[in-house]
Amino acid sequence: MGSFCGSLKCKRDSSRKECNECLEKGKKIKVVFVMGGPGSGKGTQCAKIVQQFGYTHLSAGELLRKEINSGSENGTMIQNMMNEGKLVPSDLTVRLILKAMQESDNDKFLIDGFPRNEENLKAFENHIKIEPNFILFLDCPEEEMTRRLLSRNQGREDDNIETIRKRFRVYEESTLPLVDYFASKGKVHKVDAARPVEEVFESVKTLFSSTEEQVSAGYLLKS
Ligand SMILES: Nc1ncnc2c1ncn2[C@@H]1O[C@H](COP(=O)(O)OP(=O)(O)O)[C@@H](O)[C@H]1O
Ligand SMILES: Nc1ccn([C@H]2C[C@H](O)[C@@H](COP(=O)(O)OP(=O)(O)O)O2)c(=O)n1
Ligand SMILES: [Mg+2]
Repeated sequence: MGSFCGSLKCKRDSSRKECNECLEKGKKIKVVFVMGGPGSGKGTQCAKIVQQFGYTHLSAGELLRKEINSGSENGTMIQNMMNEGKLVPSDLTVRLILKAMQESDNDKFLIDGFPRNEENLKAFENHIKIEPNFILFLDCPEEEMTRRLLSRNQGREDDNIETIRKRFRVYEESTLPLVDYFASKGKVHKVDAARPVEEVFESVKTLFSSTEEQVSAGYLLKS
């Protein structure tokens, strides 16, 4: 990845980490990470947050599926990893997230299904000069998530019981420790996601209404 001076719209290549001109003119970007197990309702709640609070929703999984469908040279590798319930290399995922941020005119983003492991977080920190301080964590028991995934009906090849079990293991081993790490820094806003959609959203709405202005903002550093 080449370097990039600072603001979303400036594509000027620069060896400097920051470009004063752009930092002055550039927009400050807000990022909220939306974490939770497969089937916890991340996509569903993000769609509602978009309507109510005007964020742009970027689902890491959706961006990867689009990459498969675009016929990219990485498509087969991504598809194989997803079908095994594995996480794809972080640089690739972060590159797709950055591109989507740069293509958007918005200045606030929900990043759904990311970070999922420490490598994801490190790659994000390397390429974006924003330290998210607001993590929405949708907490849901495995049994309920399994029921939802098996009836999701979106034609996803990874929504079969064998792959679901693998995705849960990755979630437990790699993602939950990251939630604990963010929690130790006081950044996690946990919501009981086992309730009906509207009830979950009531809690989410309360959280966003009271803390949205506290969501930290920063600049994209590189692309
Ligand atoms: N609170 C909820 N109660 C029941 N079903 C839900 C709830 N939230 C989402 N769903 C359904 O569960 C499935 C998974 O939700 P989704 O938003 O895709 O989760 P995720 O993005 O976390 O995998 C979808 O079919 C969705 O309609
Ligand atoms: N940060 C991410 C996010 C998703 N992926 C891959 C691996 C995941 O099992 C799939 C599907 O992710 P997605 O967020 O769409 O799945 P759920 O909505 O949680 O059911 O994509 C990844 O490798 N890295
Ligand atoms: Mg999803």
